Amino acid sequence: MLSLTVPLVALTIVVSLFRVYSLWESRRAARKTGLPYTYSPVHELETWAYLTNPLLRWMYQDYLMKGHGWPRWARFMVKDWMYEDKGRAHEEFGDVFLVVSPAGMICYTADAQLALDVCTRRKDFIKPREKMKMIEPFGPNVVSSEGNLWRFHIRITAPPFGDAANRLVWVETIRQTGFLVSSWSASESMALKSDIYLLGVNVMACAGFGRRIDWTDNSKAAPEGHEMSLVNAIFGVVLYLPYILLLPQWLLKRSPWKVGYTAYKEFEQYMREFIAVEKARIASGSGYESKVKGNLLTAMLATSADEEKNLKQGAQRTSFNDDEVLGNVFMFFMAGYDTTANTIIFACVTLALDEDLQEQVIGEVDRIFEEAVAEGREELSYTHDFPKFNYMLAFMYEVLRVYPVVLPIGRITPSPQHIALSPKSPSPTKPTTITHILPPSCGLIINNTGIHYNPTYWPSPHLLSPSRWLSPNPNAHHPNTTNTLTTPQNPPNSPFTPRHTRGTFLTFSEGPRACLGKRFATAEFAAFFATVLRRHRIKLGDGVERDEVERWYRCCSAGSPITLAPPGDVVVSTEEHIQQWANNPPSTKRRIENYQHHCQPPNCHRHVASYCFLSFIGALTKLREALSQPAGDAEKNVAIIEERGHANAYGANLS
Ligand code: HEM
Repeated sequence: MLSLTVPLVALTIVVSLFRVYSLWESRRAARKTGLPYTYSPVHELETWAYLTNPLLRWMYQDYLMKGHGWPRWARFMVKDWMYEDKGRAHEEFGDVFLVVSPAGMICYTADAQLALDVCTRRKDFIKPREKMKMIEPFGPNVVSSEGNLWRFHIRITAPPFGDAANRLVWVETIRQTGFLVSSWSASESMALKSDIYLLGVNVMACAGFGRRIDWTDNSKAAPEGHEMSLVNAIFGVVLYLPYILLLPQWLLKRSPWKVGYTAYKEFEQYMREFIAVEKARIASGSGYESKVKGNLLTAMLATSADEEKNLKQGAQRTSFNDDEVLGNVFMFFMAGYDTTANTIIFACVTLALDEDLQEQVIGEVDRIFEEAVAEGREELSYTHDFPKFNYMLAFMYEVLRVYPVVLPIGRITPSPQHIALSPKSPSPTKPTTITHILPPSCGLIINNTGIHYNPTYWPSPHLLSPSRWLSPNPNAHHPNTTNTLTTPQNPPNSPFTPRHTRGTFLTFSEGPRACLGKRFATAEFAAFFATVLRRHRIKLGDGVERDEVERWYRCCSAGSPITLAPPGDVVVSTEEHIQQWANNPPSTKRRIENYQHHCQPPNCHRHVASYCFLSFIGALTKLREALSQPAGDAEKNVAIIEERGHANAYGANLS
């Protein structure tokens, strides 16, 4: 025993000394930049965070429900702490600041101009290679690659995202949502998350690789030559992705998560079969048309085949091999399924919580259906009807502002990089910008939540109000003033055009690495809600506490394994409605009163109980309390929240 203790103690001392030295070095580098900085013993991107992240999330679950974010000492040790923090760190340290830790330093920005700058300077701020390796279970892809490799990938992956793909998404979403609505109408209440995830997988299976899945038990049976059905393989990969990415295959196979390994292998086998079928179709000269026209896999193979045909002798290869096709199809799936499904879940909960807002969306759906029927169409079409959804997309953008499903956009500096910031208090005698230089290998995180909750960019940022997106200047629009639905800038049926200042809404990112699937996702969103709300209204299930749900969704998340995940499932139900687009839609003011009414502080015995529960980890809890914010800060928090005009929602029970 003693023989083991000595080397262990020695190792601990060496590691600790090394970390102290590294912290000192990082601090020196931070000082040189001239930016404000703070310390953290562990930062969210380092390996230790795999430990601190779940531990702190578990410890502070109930604390977070109070609505004042993470305790200061803990926040930077939590992966994607930004959602719960809602920009508080930036109020404290400034729009741009550094977090210094023994593992290096990270620059966080909630400054829209810098965020935009980072997104557009593709070569100056690159994706961190070691993190990108994590999203390559099937090899490099358009999301994970950089430089010339990215140029090679984007050339073949961008063309498939045309209108044929969006049309397919539209039609398949309507079909899948039809199944869902039937199943919802047949039951008293249903769990939202599982149904929406299944719908998302089914839509992606069709639009991603041309496989139509029905909501029948048959789809769960494994076909010959397979151990799992396609749906189960997909779900297995999604569910066990962290283990698939983190563990070597030989270990995964022998671990308690070996079903993840089987799913991974099965998914690969399915994809290789699909690729072989589609390639044979292309080679046979029967045209590039798959049975499911517009799917991304076939379109990508077709683009790749064209590249091969046009390749000049001696030139470098520009077409994909099977591994590259597989890597990208998988990535389309990952990039598209989770993001869109979570957006739909957040939107469903929002509608269930805000009846008036739901009436506005239903009103638009009714009107567009009426027009379609008058023109002889039974179903809405992508070409004719999707462009008419104005309020619907304003609603989607507002959901994405309040629940930014892609929380951070992370980059690293390959070499020293200058950043230019505008001074907070400009004066004619001072320069208009101040330049700072970030050292090489400095992490840079665009804090989307920080930007979206910054009152300089979004007045009353905590208020979820689609109307701001329909105003001529969304960044200056106060949701509690005028109803802008009928301003001349947004006549009904005109395509939705967001007019925000660039950089203030980066949920889809901007610049050369912006989302390829933006229109794909908006088409899925609109088709889903148009189908559900045509005849139904979404309600919270019986006995579900409205205040608790709102507080839960606004104050907590399940972290962001891939994208911001809702903190848990909510039971909802549907009720039929008759078409009732009143000429007099509810006013914005009424919606706000309604919102504030819903946000009364909940009673706090739940928190007392949870604090009692937490006390069983005795010493840990004491440490936590000692290091948490002092009481005075809670009062400050109330003041800040009140200043935001949001006391009812999260502030009132802090004292
Ligand atoms: C609400 C839905 C979605 C959101 C919020 C979203 C957001 C984003 C963001 C922020 C990025 C940039 C990430 C970065 O640079 O670090 C991105 C990239 C990307 N997205 Fe999306 N996305 C959504 C849906 C989709 C869908 C449906 C697909 C495909 C089916 C897709 C495919 C991609 C791809 C391929 C990239 C990589 C582009 C590149 O690096 O060149 N996304 N997305």
